[in-house]
Formats: sequence, structure tokens, C-alpha cells
Amino acid sequence: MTHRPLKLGTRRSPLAMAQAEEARDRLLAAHPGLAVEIVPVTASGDRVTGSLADAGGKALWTKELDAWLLAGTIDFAVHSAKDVETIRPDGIAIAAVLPREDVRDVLVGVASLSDLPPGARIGTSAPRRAALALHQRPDCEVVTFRGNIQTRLAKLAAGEADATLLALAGLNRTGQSTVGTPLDPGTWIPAPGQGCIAIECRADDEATRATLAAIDDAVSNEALHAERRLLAALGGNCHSPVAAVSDRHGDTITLRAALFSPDGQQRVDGSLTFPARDADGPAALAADLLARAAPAIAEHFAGPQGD
Ligand SMILES: NCc1[nH]cc(CCC(=O)O)c1CC(=O)O
Repeated sequence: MTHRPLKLGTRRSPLAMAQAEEARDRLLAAHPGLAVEIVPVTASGDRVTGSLADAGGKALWTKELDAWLLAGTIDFAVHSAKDVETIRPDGIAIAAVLPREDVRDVLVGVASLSDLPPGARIGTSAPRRAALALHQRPDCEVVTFRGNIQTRLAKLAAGEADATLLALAGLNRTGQSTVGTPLDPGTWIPAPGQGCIAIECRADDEATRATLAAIDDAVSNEALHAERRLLAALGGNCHSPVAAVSDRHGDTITLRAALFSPDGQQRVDGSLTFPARDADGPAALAADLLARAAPAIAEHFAGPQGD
């Protein structure tokens, strides 16, 4: 039996293309005879030169692919889960999550933040990374570093900063696993969803949902779900410095999270263990963190959003 090819929408960056190819290869292995066509798009987020948060936030990574999905131009879209907004447009659903890569951030440029000279420049545009770096090195200056992995490494090489921070997942997936020094995820907690690949389709497209279900990794999906529920319950936006990661033990998830003031001086940590797929655990952790957060932290979080 021959099928029309399923159209897979993706951004064009080397990481996005590697993730799209991984999704395609897993689908072809799970469904012999299936045809998948990769359809790349240049996202608004790839054109923005200043601060992403000021230009429209995470939605800039997905809005073209969201529109193509809803219009039926593509059948599904492959995203870094970290870049997918907490509240999705009606009619779009995460249908599968691929096995999570390493969750850790790496430091690039120096072996340790303590090796940086006084007043050194740290290149990042992520509020979480800025806060974590400034917490340890309040004397340092954070300079805006946007663009894909290659662009940021080129900026570092050109001397625009003395160090930068990247996700090891992205480096591994683009064959650059030797770049940088991994940071301890016990204290340097990663971003919610880091290392997960989220595959989205139209919520009412039962046929595509069933096809994608074959490549869903339940453990990664449940971890991502817990981290996204926490974000929804915190009501943060892309300016809000938040770190969260799930650790799996049998049928339970331990969710660890931290909220920061943007200058990194205030930090509140918490963790909670609950059954996998429990929606109330992440919300309870969010409420606990917000209740203990200093005003300089809490002002960046609006509390529970959506349902
Ligand atoms: N915002 C960019 C982005 N989105 C996902 C990744 C890396 C891959 C991942 O975290 O899954 C990156 C680059 C980075 O943070 O180094």
C-alpha cells in the first residue's frame, strides 16, 4: 500500500534539521512503507536580532509552523520542547516526545565560572542562565547572545563574550559533543523541557496521532508533561527565570525546580515526588515555590494559567 508522504515541518537551523531527521528516521523504522517529506521554514525567531523576549517571545519559534499545521500545509511539526510555549493554540497537541538527550547545560570558553576574570562578559539571552551565572559571579556582565548554536559559538570565538552557556543536548545532536564543560544539574538546573523533542500535530488528526504514537517515549513524555504543568502553574513568561527538571524513579517523578530574581541574587528551590502523569504534583510544587519566593522573584510570575 502506498500513502501520500506525511509532511514534517521544521525550522532550518542545523539542530532543527537534525531533530527533524531523527523524527523521520524513527517513524520510518516504526512504519515500513511510510513516506515522510521534510518541509523547512524560516521562523520569525530566526530573523530577530535583538531580545527574543521583547520581540514576541517563544511564539516566534513556532508561529509559522503552527499556521502551516492548522492550514494543513504540514501534517506534523518537530520542535525543541524547550522552545514550545506553555499554552498552545487551540487545535494543536503534542502527539509524541522523542527520547530525551542529556539535560545538562555546558559552559563554553572557560572550564569554570570561577576562572573568569573580574567583570568578565557572559553571553546568553536566557533569563535562567543569566540568573544562575550572576548568582555565582555577581561581578560579571551578561551580554545578549542570540542565534543558533553555530552563531553563538562564532560570537564567542570573535571575542564578543568571555564565556557562554549551551545545552549539551543541542551539541550532541549536531555532532559537537566535545564543546564545553557540563555543569552539575543538581545546582545548575536545566530549563524545563531541555533535551526533549516535541512532535505536534492537529489535535483532531487521529490518523497522524496514531502514526506518531509509535515513536512516543513515555518516560520523556511524562517528564516533559510534568515540567510544562509546573510552568503553567507558575504563570511565567519568557522573561521569567525558571529552572526545572524531572528525575524518574520507577513509577514516580521527582520534579526539582528553582526560581530566580533576574539579577541572580534571590533564588528559591523546591522539589516534589508524585506519581508519573499526576497533574496536581507540579501545581503543588509551583504553589510552594511561589509561597516562598521573595518579591524580587514572585513579581516575574503571574500564578496559575490555563487549566
Ligand atoms: N533556545 C535555543 C535552543 N532550543 C533548544 C536548544 C538546545 C536543545 C535542547 O535544549 O533540547 C537550544 C540551544 C541551547 O540552549 O543551547
